[in-house]
Amino acid sequence: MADVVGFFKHFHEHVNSSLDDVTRTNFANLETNSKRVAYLSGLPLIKSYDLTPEVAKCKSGGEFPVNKRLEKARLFKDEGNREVQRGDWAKAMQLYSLSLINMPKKETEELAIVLANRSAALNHLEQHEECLADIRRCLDLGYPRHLRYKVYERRARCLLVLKRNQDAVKAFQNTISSLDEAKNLHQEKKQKLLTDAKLMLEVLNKGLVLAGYPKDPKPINKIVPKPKLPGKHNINYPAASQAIQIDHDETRGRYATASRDIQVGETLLIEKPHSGVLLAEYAATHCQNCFSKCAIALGCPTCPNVVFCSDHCQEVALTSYHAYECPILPLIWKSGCSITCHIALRMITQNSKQYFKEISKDLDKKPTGPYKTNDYRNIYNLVSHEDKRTKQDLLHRSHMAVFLVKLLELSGYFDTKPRETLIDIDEIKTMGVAERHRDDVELFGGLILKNTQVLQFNAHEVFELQCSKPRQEQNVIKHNGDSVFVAGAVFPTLALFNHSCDPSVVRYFSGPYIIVRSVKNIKKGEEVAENYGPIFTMTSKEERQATLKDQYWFDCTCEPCQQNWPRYDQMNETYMRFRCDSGQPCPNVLPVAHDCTEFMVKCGLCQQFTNILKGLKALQFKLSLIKSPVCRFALFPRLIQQQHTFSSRHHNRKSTNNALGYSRPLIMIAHFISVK
Ligand SMILES: C[S@@+](CC[C@H](N)C(=O)[O-])C[C@H]1O[C@@H](n2cnc3c(N)ncnc32)[C@H](O)[C@@H]1O
Repeated sequence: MADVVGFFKHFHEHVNSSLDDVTRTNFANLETNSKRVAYLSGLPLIKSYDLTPEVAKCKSGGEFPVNKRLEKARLFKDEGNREVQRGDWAKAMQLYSLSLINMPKKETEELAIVLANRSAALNHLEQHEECLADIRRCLDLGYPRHLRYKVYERRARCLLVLKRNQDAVKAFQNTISSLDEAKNLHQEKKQKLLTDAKLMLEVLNKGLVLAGYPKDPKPINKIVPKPKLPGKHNINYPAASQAIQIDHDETRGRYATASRDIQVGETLLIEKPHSGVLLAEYAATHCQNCFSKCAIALGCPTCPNVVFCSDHCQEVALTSYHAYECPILPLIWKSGCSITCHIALRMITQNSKQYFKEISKDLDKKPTGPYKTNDYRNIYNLVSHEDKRTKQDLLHRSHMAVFLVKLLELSGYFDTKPRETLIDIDEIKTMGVAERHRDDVELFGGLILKNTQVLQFNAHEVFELQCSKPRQEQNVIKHNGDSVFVAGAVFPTLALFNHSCDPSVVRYFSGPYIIVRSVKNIKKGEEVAENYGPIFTMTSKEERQATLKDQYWFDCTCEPCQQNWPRYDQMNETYMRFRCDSGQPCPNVLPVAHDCTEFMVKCGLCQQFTNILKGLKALQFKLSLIKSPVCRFALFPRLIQQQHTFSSRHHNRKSTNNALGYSRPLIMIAHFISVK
């Protein structure tokens, strides 16, 4: 969705320029998020704002409405068939997937035929489990009886490859019985298939008798397993290791510390997002639910806008957020709203209206018991700095909340009944919400407004490492990777970690899971800090402080900021640096040439002498750790420099910074780490 402006901007500017002073003052005097959105949503100015023509004339963000189209689906199917003739099974498989995604759900027979075609492509590509899955799907959809012998025979062959001989026997039996219904099949061909199947049955049955009917191996589960935290969990924060505890103080709020000595390379946290949203530009290639690239895409039965990587992801989405977002997704994309605003909405659509009604009375109380990732109350209680916000900021966010509430109404969420059809452009009408939904506007408008504030400080970017084929050069295999921002998400436990310009952890992703590991040895009681973007090796103290103040609203007092550590490009390999350790409180750093023979060095600032032997010993110890690649990573700033390159590359992306985009410019670096 890069460079999308969208129709929301126009709405926002229109409201901003039309509000009179009295209305602004009234708004400024409102004390809760619910009242802010309800007040704004009830203004005649909003109620009469006609969205339909705005959507109709908006050129950016793709089409609206976007329906499945039979002609398009047939074109893809025919192209797929042509690729089969050419023997390009991979291309055929992709084209059949596109056909399935675009095929209206009422065309069950044609859907079943394309699934059967795709199963043939998958069989040729030796994707046997996937081939079996498509065969199951096509039979469930009522694949024509006179053609069933084909898919039963294919199923039998796949099962043979997978050594599931008992299942293969059943499939060959089905092949034989379905040949009776193969009315259009040439008699000669029918006879051959029958003879082959009977022969296979005989061989298989003999083999099974001889082997004493061994159990078939279980189907191969290709779903990437959930990464596991080694060792014990923290009982109060189950996503974190027992090595982490969460402390609190007045100025810094909550922050993570080490409850024991932590070694470099330890896994400290594994967490699934509470909510996450894939960027629009990856909607056709990446799973809407887990963000991984879809090799064999499954679609949504109703819309052609999203894909899923597995039955599991499809089911999760269709039975929760996508049930409501399905008709409004193209509107979200066309509006130009940021990924953060979409997450603010997803935080609602992924749970039922009933759930929010039940928890709404206790939202301001911190929940007792373990801090759970899926508990909305934990998200609600993350830092939002509401008390420090300007009225203009709240007003701007409320405009967005008014729009998102309107989308919720259109989606059927307020009536707890997902729509069965997509939205027609004339149905959108004005930004006003029906009077009977007044309470819903108050509750959900308030929550969405809160969500956008929370996400400003607590959302992370999700990255995918894209690697080109490794190149081999003079006995060395070179791996090139590029870290690409694909989704935004909020990880409630990780959101409790504060920032340092010299972080003690890095993070990377496995599917939707974020994995956090230490990049230095951390002593018991020391803070375990992550990095919000600016890192001392690359960015000057002034710039770091300004960025953190501007985006996260705090003054950084980490060691590199307090001691003004040099940037990487300011470091010189011909001399070392030692802190002035003259016994006086002196902030100076002493440059010492690497061939210096003295060990008492005079400080240019306090004029006292420092014994550098202690520092040299510490350096020697650190160098001895270099055996481990993780330690190398931690010690050599050039690697950390790469970390910053990723961070800054994505930092100013339009898609996160357009309407209300305050996503956290975070990084994904630890792909470089390989711990033996
Ligand atoms: C993602 S939250 C971190 C957890 C937060 N401290 C809490 O209590 O939930 C980000 C916010 O924490 C605070 N913060 C983060 N790092 C900080 C630091 N190094 N010094 C002071 N405050 C910090 C700022 O208020 C910032 O907006």
